[in-house]
Amino acid sequence: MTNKSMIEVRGLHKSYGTLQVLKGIDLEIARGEVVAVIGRSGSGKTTMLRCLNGLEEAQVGTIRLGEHTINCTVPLSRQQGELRALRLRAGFVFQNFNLFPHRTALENVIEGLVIVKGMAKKEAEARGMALLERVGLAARAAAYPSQMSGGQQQRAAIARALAMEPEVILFDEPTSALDPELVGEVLDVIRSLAQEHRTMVIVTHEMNFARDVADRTIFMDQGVVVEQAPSKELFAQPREEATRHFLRRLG
Ligand SMILES: Nc1ncnc2c1ncn2[C@@H]1O[C@H](COP(=O)(O)OP(=O)(O)OP(=O)(O)O)[C@@H](O)[C@H]1O
Repeated sequence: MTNKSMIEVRGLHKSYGTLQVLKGIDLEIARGEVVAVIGRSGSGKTTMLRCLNGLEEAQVGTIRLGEHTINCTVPLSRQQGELRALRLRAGFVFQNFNLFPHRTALENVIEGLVIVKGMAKKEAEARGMALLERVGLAARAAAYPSQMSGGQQQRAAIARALAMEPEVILFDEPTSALDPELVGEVLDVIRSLAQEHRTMVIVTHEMNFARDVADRTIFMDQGVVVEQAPSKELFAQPREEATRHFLRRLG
């Protein structure tokens, strides 16, 4: 184990019934690193990401985030302390935003601060407003999700994740549910977070974004990591035939 890795995954296996979805994933992510995960539909990218903060339960392997470790052979229900620690440190941005529909943008952003962190409402609102400003949504603080575009909802969801001051942010195909003209505004926010060297793992089908923004890109196929390299290198000169095949099909 290297000292500087923030996330370390070892031998992760997960099945849904007889379907083996993750077949021994090993992964290290350094503090401040931006990592893109690419691969064809069904290769296990989302499942792997969800395992990282305990949204899915794997059956074999270990997941360490900072000094907190989940042992996947033990049910998560028996590791509640570590699970809570993991979830507090790993923010998650969902494909479909997952905002509370009956709360405003600001209320969505501050929910965790008030409920989980016990912050006074006034202080939480001040921080929430600063974060909404950060993602270009200050003017939409009082809007409900149904009154916002998909791009605005996703930016509010990113502000909500940031509010908890996570050590790592996990993005699950953050632009897949958006109309094409709204993709850019969300990618711009993620790009600005990358420029601050926040630790981020981004499952994405946006290959140009992965190449240009991620320090490293991981190509997954059929539940294994086939290849990983600095992004520019992986896209310019993929070493594995499976990676070449995948990238050729897109081109
Ligand atoms: N809750 C579930 N129950 C049963 N099978 C599942 C479940 N979630 C995912 N799967 C299956 O696991 C496999 C991997 O799915 P996963 O969503 O991780 O892939 P992915 O690489 O993220 O794909 P995509 O790019 O389409 O999101 C697929 O065959 C999928 O059908």
